[in-house]
Amino acid sequence: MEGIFITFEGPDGAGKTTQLRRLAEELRQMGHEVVVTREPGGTAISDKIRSIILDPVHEEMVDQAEVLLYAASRAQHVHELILPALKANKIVLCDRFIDASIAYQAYGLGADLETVREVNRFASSGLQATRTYILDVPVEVSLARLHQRAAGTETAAQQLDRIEQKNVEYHSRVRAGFHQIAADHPERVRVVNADRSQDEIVADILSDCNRLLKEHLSV
Ligand SMILES: Nc1ncnc2c1ncn2[C@@H]1O[C@H](COP(=O)(O)OP(=O)(O)OP(=O)(O)O)[C@@H](O)[C@H]1O
Ligand SMILES: Cc1cn([C@H]2C[C@H](O)[C@@H](COP(=O)(O)O)O2)c(=O)[nH]c1=O
Repeated sequence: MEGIFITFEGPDGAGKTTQLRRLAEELRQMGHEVVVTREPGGTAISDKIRSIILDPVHEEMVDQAEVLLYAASRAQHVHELILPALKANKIVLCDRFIDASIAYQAYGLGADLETVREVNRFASSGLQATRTYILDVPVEVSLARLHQRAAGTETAAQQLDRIEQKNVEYHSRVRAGFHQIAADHPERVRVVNADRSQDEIVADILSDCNRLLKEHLSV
């Protein structure tokens, strides 16, 4: 038996990281071995690419470079970290994956959808998540959370990055993109209303995840 690959998606500031950490804690208490990781990032090379992509100084970055940099970061992450962890029967919880490239680069920026899919199939050697939770909130709510988080810190790393700084129209296209992804993949994707308390959200995710684990163990 191989491990389980669970991804968290949704607009910036929807609460993905918060929920992913809560789920990891619950699963560890149940005795599961859990690997927590994120994209872009998760390995030394992928993190270096992350800093290039997200640096607000890089205003001149062309769409093609953006698509390929995310995919390059992902290729290293999948082969160096995710696949070995899955082979070792671990549960991998990943903050964003290919759906983010579909929502942000294809639906948000307007990059060709099939090209984005194809480049990412190559980058990930066809790896797909077992389950994806899309945390869904109105754009005004997610952007308000982001600004509140940035205001609460003095470190530059917590300021808004190049993608977060884009306008409301862009973020609205990204959210609509996530809705389309959910409609296209009902077997894999669960849309979670994230405009609620953290406890209510994690309860829903945990209940679905428990069902998923039972199915996986019975195979
Ligand atoms: N259910 C919630 N209600 C209100 N605030 C929340 C909720 N969940 C998370 N937050 C707060 O919103 C901010 C963004 O949360 P978090 O970092 O988890 O989001 P994210 O989706 O991972 O963001 P990013 O896309 O930037 O990685 C944080 O300050 C967090 O404490
Ligand atoms: C994986 C991936 C991410 N993005 C965007 C989404 C966010 O704005 C940043 C990542 O930062 P986070 O705050 O750690 O979520 O990058 C993207 O546009 N395309 C992708 O494939």
